[in-house]
Amino acid sequence: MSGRFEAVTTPLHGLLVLTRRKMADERGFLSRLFCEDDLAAFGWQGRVAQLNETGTTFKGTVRGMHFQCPPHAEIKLVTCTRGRILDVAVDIREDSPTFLQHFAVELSEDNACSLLIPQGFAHGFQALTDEVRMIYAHSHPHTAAAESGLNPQDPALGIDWPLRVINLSPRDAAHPWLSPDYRGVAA
Ligand SMILES: Cc1cn([C@H]2C[C@H](O)[C@@H](COP(=O)(O)OP(=O)(O)O[C@H]3O[C@H](C)C(=O)[C@H](O)[C@H]3O)O2)c(=O)[nH]c1=O
Repeated sequence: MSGRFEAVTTPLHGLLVLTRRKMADERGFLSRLFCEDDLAAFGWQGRVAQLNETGTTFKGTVRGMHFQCPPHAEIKLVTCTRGRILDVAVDIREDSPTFLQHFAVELSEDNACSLLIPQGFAHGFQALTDEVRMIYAHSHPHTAAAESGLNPQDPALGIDWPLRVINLSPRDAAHPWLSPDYRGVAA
């Protein structure tokens, strides 16, 4: 272990908040956004299939709650490199003792934190500032046919978004609220 990441557990098994250590000098700093050896110790398995960037223009915008269905389920490492967000992961692992519970954490360009999200979670966030930038490492490639999601405003999830929710994509807004017999995904 390089000691470049500090992991803090959450109430949802396997979901971790990672803090990146900044190697500072008189020029500024360097920190690792991803390191295969380090993250393997925190549960990352296999390669980085994709590294994505998103930009979100206006605060209040919510993207989510996204996941890919098995066998295309993915581990995600989510990082905010500009602005501030509230990042949220929902446990949708069938038979999980914390099924449908969620964990929220503020990620920002300043706090050097990332959320390491195992397979079996739906992920979303709300921009708390304008002009947010995010970096996503995905363990599996984007597979449109395997994409699914939960409605971020579904009362069954009980997510208390700090700002009025705006700019949901048509797809995200169209996710139906969960039926009482929703069982989640095989983890
Ligand atoms: C993920 C992905 C998407 N796309 C295409 C599909 C759509 O035409 C367009 C936007 O996709 P989407 O609306 O799913 O993007 P976001 O809502 O920003 O999703 C992102 O934010 C939420 C919170 C997440 O958790 C997702 O993992 C992350 O991708 O990009 C691609 O071409 N490649 C990709 O890897």
